Amino acid sequence: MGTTLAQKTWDAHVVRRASGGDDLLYVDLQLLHEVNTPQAFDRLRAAGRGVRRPDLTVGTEDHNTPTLALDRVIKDREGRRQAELMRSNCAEFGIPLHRFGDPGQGIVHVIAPELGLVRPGMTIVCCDSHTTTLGAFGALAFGIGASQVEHVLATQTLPMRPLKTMAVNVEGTLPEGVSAKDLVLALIARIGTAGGQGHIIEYRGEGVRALSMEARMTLCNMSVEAGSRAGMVAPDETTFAYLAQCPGMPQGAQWDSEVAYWRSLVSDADAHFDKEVTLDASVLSPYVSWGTNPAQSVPLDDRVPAADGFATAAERAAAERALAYMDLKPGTALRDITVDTVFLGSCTNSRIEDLRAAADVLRGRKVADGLHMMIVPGSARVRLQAVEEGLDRVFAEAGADFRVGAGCSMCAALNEDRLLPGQRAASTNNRNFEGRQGRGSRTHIVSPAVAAATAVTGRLSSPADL
Ligand SMILES: CC(C)[C@@](O)(CC(=O)O)C(=O)O
Ligand code: SF4
Repeated sequence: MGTTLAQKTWDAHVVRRASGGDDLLYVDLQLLHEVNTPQAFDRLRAAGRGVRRPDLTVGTEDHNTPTLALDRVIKDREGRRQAELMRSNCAEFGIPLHRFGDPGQGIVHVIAPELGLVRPGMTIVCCDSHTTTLGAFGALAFGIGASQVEHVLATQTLPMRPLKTMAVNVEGTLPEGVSAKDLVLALIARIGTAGGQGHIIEYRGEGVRALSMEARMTLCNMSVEAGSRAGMVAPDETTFAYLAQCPGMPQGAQWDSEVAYWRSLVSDADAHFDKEVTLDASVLSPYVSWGTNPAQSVPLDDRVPAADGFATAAERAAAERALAYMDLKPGTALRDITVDTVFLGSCTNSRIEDLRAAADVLRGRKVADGLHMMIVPGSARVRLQAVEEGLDRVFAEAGADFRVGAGCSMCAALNEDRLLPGQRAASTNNRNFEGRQGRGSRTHIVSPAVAAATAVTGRLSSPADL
């Protein structure tokens, strides 16, 4: 029987196989940010160990960084402490760090491909669950905890129990105006937040092949919201064309031989997946979340569901609680929900294509009176590119607040950018649990195009409504 892309990548990295236990995997790249790492460095130091491969380790500052100005200090004491520790730890162990204000700085999952650090077939880990984003390149990329970070720092290997595989087959292609964000929300609404648990998802089929690399990153980013450990897309011509533009790629004959290897990174025709789901992309429309997890999402054309319509007692209880927290009445048309804030950003949707999608909607239009639309670029490079393309002017003319500093910002509200209790936002991020964007905040997860259209009308809307 054939093997899957995930198995091939896994097998190519096994240093020591333990039947029934953990395999020891070689790690090609470890990424770090300031939040979950101080502990790992403390323990490394206490054990008298060094970093085995600082050259395969890269850090950035993203979660706590301000967005209003590049010379602004981090106000929050804990955030500032984390950033200071990140700088001293990286300096002590010789790890390259993209500091706030540097041209390569940004959200860890956004900068890694930009800097040419990601290639098909790699194993990539980071102290952050949305590392799944990088699976878009056909890499096996996943989040790890602090003790695992320490293990990888010390040894460049990681003990891991083999995972199951799951195929998500996307038939047909997305209609105009429907994005990868809508696709992944539809998937999670269908399989649930635990639908991929214990699995590595491989996204396959015509609908995935037709997606750009940035859209594939959006898709893989939210794999973790379906409970899966990683999400992957087999590399193809789209991948190679994107990589050819990235810095530091091999040239000439070496490039050709790399591409030849990357082409072998596909699941065999007779490969067995432990689980399979099939979705028809051609019938999808924009999706929005109404509740407090991404599975609580419906098409924008729908209404807020009633709790008693759910199949299980647990789902009914979760819906009841979500409706109360979100202050929504069952039967309300999604399009009748008004928001006071729109956030375009996060590792799900803060890349240049996301900003372009929003600018296309905002061009010649105005943000609704009294509504705050905040746009935070995923990286310093994304911001630069947006300015080069004149998107900053489009945003300014529309009355949107395009921030200078790149980072996670209001996605997790670990910097100064947060919603006030009771505020309601349409956000392009990936998580909408209680208090995610600030204590008492209410989040509707949307695509960039829906975010921009919502900013114009003040109600959940798609560009087709304008
Ligand atoms: C650190 C935190 C805010 C995090 O980035 C962590 C994570 O995804 O692992 C998140 O998005 O929840
Ligand atoms: S942008 Fe949001 S989801 Fe992504 S790493 Fe930052 S806090 Fe986590």
